[in-house]
Amino acid sequence: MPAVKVQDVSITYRTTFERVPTFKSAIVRFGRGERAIREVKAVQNVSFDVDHGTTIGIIGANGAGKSTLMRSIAGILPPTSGRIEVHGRVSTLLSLGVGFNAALSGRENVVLGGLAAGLSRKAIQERYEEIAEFAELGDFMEMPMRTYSSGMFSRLAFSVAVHMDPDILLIDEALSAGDASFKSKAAAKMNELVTNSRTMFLVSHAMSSVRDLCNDCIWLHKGKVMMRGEPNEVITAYTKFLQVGEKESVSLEDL
Ligand SMILES: Nc1ncnc2c1ncn2[C@@H]1O[C@H](COP(=O)(O)OP(=O)(O)OP(=O)(O)O)[C@@H](O)[C@H]1O
Repeated sequence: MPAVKVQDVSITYRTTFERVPTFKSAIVRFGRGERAIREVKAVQNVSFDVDHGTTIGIIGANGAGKSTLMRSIAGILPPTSGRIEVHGRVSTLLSLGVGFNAALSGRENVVLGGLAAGLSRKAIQERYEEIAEFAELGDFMEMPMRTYSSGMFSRLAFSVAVHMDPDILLIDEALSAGDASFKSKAAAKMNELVTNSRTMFLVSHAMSSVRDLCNDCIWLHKGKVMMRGEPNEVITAYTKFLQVGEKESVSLEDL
């Protein structure tokens, strides 16, 4: 049985907005229900299976639908059509600090995050020191998270996500968070998880991370799967498609 099975999934965002957002037109339109609707087909008829123990990179240009797909696999956003099966406990580190309450302290958020991930209070207490130590936030663990820098925020988010003992870990741009020393620590932790044959999804614009960590890769383009396969091959096709060319002096860190 695969860890994740995505079957013909489409996800459409519907956003309503005022076409002419002036005060007068808002008054004139009021009650007439004249609002414009914009539909974005973020993911279109996507199907794939991911086996347990796979580390799969999800790559693609801005707006390709990577985060949207991850949100659906995480169960945060239901697909508009199609079906997603997830076999195992999922832990997510999607965009920075999703699920954290900025008014609460780091410590309180760790406890809430753990409960939300389905851990018992006892299990959370046992893990707390490890999480706090990994994040290296010291006394800040007792401070409200709104006082954190974005790097501090993401260090705690990463630490919580990787210490929840997930079967399936979804990571969105985690490696770009935090400073250089935390980045290398995060990479080492991810290597450890890979070695322990956890299933991992890594959404990244850092091609070197995908090469180093992943043994499988999906390239999304405008909501569709362009290619699936061995990371080196998919990255080569993707970079070629972008007309960047790997030999040129463009950093592969920012595609
Ligand atoms: N909450 C939302 N409401 C409406 N449209 C959205 C929403 N979130 C994303 N979109 C649209 O869906 C499409 C896919 O966005 P998504 O964030 O999944 O792309 P991405 O591949 O993760 O991009 P990036 O590399 O920039 O993070 C984009 O066109 C975006 O404008």
